Amino acid sequence: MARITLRQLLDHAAEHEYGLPAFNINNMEQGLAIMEAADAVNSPVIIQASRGARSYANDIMLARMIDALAEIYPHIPVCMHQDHGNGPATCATAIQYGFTSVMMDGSLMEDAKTPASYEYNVEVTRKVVQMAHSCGVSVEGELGVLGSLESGMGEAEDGHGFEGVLSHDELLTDPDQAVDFVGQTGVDALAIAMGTSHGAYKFTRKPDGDVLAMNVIEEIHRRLPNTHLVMHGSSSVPQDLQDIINQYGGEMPQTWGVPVEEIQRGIKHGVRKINVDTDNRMAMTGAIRKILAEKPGEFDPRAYLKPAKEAMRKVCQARFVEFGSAGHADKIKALSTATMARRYASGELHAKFGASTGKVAAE
Ligand SMILES: O=C(CO)COP(=O)(O)O
Ligand SMILES: O=C[C@H](O)COP(=O)(O)O
Ligand SMILES: [Zn+2]
Ligand SMILES: [Zn+2]
Repeated sequence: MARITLRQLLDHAAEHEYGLPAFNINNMEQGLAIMEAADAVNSPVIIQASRGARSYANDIMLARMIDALAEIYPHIPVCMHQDHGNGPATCATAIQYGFTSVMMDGSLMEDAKTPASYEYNVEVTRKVVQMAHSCGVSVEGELGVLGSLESGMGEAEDGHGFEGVLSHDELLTDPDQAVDFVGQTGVDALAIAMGTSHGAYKFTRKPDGDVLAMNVIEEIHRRLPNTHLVMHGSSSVPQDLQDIINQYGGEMPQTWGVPVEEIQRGIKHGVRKINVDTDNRMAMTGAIRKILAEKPGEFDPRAYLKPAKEAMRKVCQARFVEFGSAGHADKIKALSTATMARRYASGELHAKFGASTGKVAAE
C-alpha cells in the first residue's frame, strides 16, 4: 500500500528542494501513463481528480483505479488529491473514497465561478482543514483568482473560473494576506495567483514578468519560507504538441504556456506542487489525431489509445525530471493517514512562521 498524503510528499520535496508535478486523471490510460513515467524515473506521484473527472469516471471507478495503480506499482508513493474542491461536501466525499489530499478552492464561491470574499475563503478553508486533518488528510487552499494579467479576464475555459474582467488586485495574491491566510486556516499548501490560467490559451506571446508575475511567488516565499506553494495552470503548452494537433486536422490558434524554466525558478522559491493537465490532454489528442489521419481504416480503440498513453507518458516523464522529483520515490516511506492524524493532533505539523510574525496556526 503506497498511498501517501500530500503533506508528507511536499515536506520531502521541500527538504530536498524539488517540485512535484500533479497530473489530472479521468481514465485508465492516463493513470497508467503517469505510473509508467514515475516508474521509469523513480518519482513519487500526485494524481488529482477534478469534480468533472469524478462525475466522468464515477467515484467508485476512480477509487478502484487508484487502488489498482498502487498495487501494480507498490514501490511508488501515490498521493490522490481532489483538484479544485468547491465546498466541504466535495472534500468530505473525496476523503470517503480514499483521497489522501483535498483542495478547498475558496477563492471562488461554491458555484466555482463567483469570486469569493476573503472572509468566506478563510472560513470555508478552515472548516475543511479541521475536518481533513482529523482524518490525517492534507489540504491545499487557494488565495487569489486565476486569470490573465494580459486581458484581465478570469478563466472559464474549462467550465470553472470567473467569466469576466478582474482587477490586478484580484488576479495577484497579496503577500500580506497570504501570511494571514496560512495562519488562520492551517493549510498544508497554498495555491497562489500570479497570471496563470487553466487550459491552452494562457498567453498571446512568450510570457515575461508583466504577465507571469513570478516575483509574487518570490515575495510570498520570503514571508512564508515554510509554506509549500502551488502553481495552477502550469502547462507549458509545448510548440511541438500544438504543431502535431494542427498538422493532423486540428485548429488550435497559436498560444503560449508557462515556460518550464519559469517553473524551475518557482521551485527555487518554495513552489512544491505544479499542476499540469493541458499538456497531457494535448499529447493524447495529437497522438490520436495522427493515428486516425494516417490509418483511416483503423477502428480498434487500442490502436489509438496506446499511442495516446505513450505520448502522455513522455510528457509526465519529462516533467518528473525537469521539476526534480525523479530519483526520490524509493527514499520515501509512506506514513498512514492515521499516523498523519496523530501528527496533526500533536501540533507538530502546525505552520511555522518566520520569527518576525510570531503567529501560530489556528487549528
Ligand atoms: O491547474 C491545473 C489543474 O488544477 C491544470 O492547469 P493546466 O490547464 O495549465 O494544465
Ligand atoms: O482545472 C483543472 C484541470 O484542468 C481539470 O479540468 P476539468 O475540470 O475540465 O476536469
Ligand atoms: Zn480547470
Ligand atoms: Zn487548477
